[in-house]
Amino acid sequence: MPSSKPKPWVIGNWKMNPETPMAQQQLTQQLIDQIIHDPASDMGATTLNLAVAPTFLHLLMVQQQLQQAKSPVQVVAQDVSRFAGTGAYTGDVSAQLLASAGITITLIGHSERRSLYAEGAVVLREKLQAAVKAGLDIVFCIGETLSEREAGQAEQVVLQQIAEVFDSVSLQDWQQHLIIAYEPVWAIGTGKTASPDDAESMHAAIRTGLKKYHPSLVDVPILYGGSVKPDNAASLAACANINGALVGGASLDAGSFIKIAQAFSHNCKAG
Ligand SMILES: O=C[C@H](O)COP(=O)(O)O
Repeated sequence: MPSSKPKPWVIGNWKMNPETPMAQQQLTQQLIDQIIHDPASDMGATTLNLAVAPTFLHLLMVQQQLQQAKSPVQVVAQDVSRFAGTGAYTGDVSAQLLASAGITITLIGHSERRSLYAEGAVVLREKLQAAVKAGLDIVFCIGETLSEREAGQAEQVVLQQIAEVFDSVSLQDWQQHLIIAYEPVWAIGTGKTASPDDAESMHAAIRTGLKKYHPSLVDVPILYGGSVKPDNAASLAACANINGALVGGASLDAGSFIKIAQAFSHNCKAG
């Protein structure tokens, strides 16, 4: 368990959704309205870090809308270039460009980047280095496939995914800028969720693995992702080693996303 209960994170990863700028604005407005109408939840203030990750195309539009409404919801990039600074890298967005636009957090290593774009350790190490160089916080995603789990290799795989990037950034960066998201690949977008017991056991193993690098890393937040929904959020939030959620599909419905956020927020207050 972490040495003290950290403020949980609930991050909605919108992936390549929704379809139009208007739909992005509507979803953002629904979030703003739901939070305003539920002041008791105190979300984003003292009990929860709440964030959404729109496409690069819509990041600044959504950020501006949230800021104008004085919403506590933060904006996260879904990915970042492996290349630092500026230059001839067609199609890329660097960590420095994100930082200069006021985006302070990025996902790295999401399983869809690993599987669809063949991102492995070499690229992920470069992305981590570029992100910390620009001062970004990072949600580093790890997780095993179904065949790896069925072969009894789940724990080994996720610990290896940390090991292969660990020394690409400093211990201080791990202490101050890294969040882990454990997302079993077989649970992403499938409706299958790791049971709270299975998720908790993997989170505990990841925490023990991090502690072996340095005792202070016991406090690195570890989020769970993979078919998190309003009806399973409370049982996941109740687990001692689960410090939040990375939510895909359910984050595209403001009501569902807020219910998930409330589950983590209430659990934090109860703790
Ligand atoms: O980044 C989010 C994860 O891929 C989970 O997606 P999901 O909630 O649709 O399973």
